[in-house]
Amino acid sequence: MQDVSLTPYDALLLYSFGGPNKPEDVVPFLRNVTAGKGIPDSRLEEVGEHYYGFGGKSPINEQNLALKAALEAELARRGIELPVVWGNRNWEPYTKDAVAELESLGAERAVVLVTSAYSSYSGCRQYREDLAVTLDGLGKLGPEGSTTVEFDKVRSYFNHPGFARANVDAVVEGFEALAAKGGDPRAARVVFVTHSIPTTMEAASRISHATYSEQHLDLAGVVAAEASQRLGFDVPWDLAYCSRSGPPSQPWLEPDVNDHLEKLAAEGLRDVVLSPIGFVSDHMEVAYDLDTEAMETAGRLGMTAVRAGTVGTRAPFVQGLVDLLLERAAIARGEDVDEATVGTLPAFRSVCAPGCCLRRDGEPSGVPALCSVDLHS
Ligand SMILES: CC1=C(CCC(=O)O)c2cc3nc(cc4[nH]c(cc5[nH]c(cc1n2)c(C)c5CCC(=O)O)c(CCC(=O)O)c4C)C(CCC(=O)O)=C3C
Ligand SMILES: [Fe+2]
Repeated sequence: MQDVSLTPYDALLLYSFGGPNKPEDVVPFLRNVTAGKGIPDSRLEEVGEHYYGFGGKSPINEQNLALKAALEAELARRGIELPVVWGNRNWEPYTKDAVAELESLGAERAVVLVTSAYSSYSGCRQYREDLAVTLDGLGKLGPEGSTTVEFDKVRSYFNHPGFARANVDAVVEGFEALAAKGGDPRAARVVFVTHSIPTTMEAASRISHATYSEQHLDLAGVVAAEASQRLGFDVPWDLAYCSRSGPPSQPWLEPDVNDHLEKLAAEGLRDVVLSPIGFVSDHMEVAYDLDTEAMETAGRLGMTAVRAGTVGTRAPFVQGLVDLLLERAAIARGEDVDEATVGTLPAFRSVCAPGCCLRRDGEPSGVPALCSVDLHS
């Protein structure tokens, strides 16, 4: 049998965003997400309605449980024994619950997999801060960042072949679905979609190897090229954004997907495949912002539109995640590893650089963050 050791790790923390399970959860969940973020009340009421429209329940928790089960199955298939613990930044089971579970398992060093593929404050540093702040609150964070349970993070995986391959499969299936709906695949355009972020957060994400939007553009190019090859014709594409929040005075990344569909329709485009490459599962931002709102926009514009799947629990994605765990373990053991990537960008750091992914350039967060060269930057 080949070496499939995950030494030095004795547990995996699957670390996600969290979401409400019932109507009573919605307001406290939104308070958790937006504490100190300056999001206007009107936006919170609007987003609350999205959740109430789905019975007060986000699909995200079940999707994370499905991903956890898929990871456990893939680990077992490879003969790797590693307990998987699930925790969230914004809802139960919270980070502190996950830490308690890790301790009850006797874990000393956990490898962390976050459910965000791209590097930015929201997708990377905020998780690392939440871990440090939670441990600090429990009196378990030493001055140099030493902790009772140690945590190492898997690199941002947007440019890992498994994530790319699962997205290519989803886009190709999207074209098949478009044809089945009476659309014309050869006249269609792919609109890749991701979560918008404030332009200040985009600028601060530059300290990794490329900004948040550049990471998406690089992967989108790869996915479109591979999908073109599989389909046998050239697939034109763009990148658009959804789920803008914050006050109107604050600039966020654009174009918004709805505005972009308007523009494409005005140019005569009739067929579109929406591919949410910014998200790993069909959670609320996909279910509402794309499946409800953007699909309504496309319908009003007379377009034939389909929404391609997210990577979810697709085999290439889940297998890729386990490959990434093996890679991270080899790095922790000090071995030379071949960090697989697609596109033009390098493998991102698994130990973040000082100042990596702050909310704003030149504005130290004042909050400690784990999984980086230094605790404070
Ligand atoms: C980059 C990014 C991702 C993608 C990467 C990833 O997937 O992690 C993501 C994912 C998600 N965002 C989610 C939900 C929300 N995000 C909000 C607010 C914000 N998101 C931001 C960024 C991101 N968010 C930012 C910069 C804000 C402004 C506040 C701040 O500076 O932090 C708000 C507040 C209300 C509002 O929408 O304004 C909510 C409710 C859910 C859960 C969905 C569910 O329940 O199924 C998920 C997976
Ligand atoms: Fe968000």
